[in-house]
Amino acid sequence: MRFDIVTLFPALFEGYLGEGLLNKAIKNELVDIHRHDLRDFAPDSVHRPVDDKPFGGGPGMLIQVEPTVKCVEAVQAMSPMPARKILLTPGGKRFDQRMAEEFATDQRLILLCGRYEGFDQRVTDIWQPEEISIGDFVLNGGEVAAMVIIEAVIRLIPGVLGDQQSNIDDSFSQGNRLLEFPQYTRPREFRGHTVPDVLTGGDHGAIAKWRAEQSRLRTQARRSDLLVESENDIKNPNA
Ligand SMILES: COC(=O)COc1cccc(COC(=O)c2cn[nH]c2)c1
Repeated sequence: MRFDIVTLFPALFEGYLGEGLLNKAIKNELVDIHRHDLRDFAPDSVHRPVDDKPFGGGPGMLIQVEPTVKCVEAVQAMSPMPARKILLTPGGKRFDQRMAEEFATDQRLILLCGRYEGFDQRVTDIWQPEEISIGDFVLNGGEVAAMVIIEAVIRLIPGVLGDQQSNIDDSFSQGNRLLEFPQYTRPREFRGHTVPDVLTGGDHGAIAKWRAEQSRLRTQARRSDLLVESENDIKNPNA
């Protein structure tokens, strides 16, 4: 899978691309990540400005349409692979695990990262990206949001995670609408906190039952909204 990241701060991704899961996926050629500096497409190649004041007044600066459209079109042309075009923005459609599973089936994602007060509206009108949000908050730029999407997607690519089972049991994966049950490992007792006996008893039926109940209780306590959704799914499976 190929990712193209369009940003004013390509250096922000250096540490991220060099570490752990992503580095292994790149080394194993399961993932191919390219960074593109918007400033390389600035009309003035000396000072390379790509932002300007908003028409009609207002605070801050906007990223101009010309360098942005020229950049994303040049990036698109770098590979014949059809790409899903994504613009990270607080005002976008909320990203979730189902979207991650959908994106993981694409050959290529182009991620456009905003800064300042955002892009000139004509970037959206001309390039027509999907506008995606990772949550109801405002970051200084789309780069961190892009990393969130890259990480959530690449871990679903077969071969990236060592043990595929680990992501099947994850909360939210494969349509699962319940939070994950509590997990324990050695030692069996620490400062008076012991591992639940059922988990060390070897009765796999009892363990599965206990885990299902713990997931339900945890979901009820922390995310009762998910329980309503999952009950609706059961009542109206074709909804
Ligand atoms: C049309 O959209 C734009 O112009 C995007 O512009 C901006 C402006 C400032 C910051 C960002 C970064 O995205 C987020 O803050 C974000 C994404 N998800 N949740 C928060 C993007």
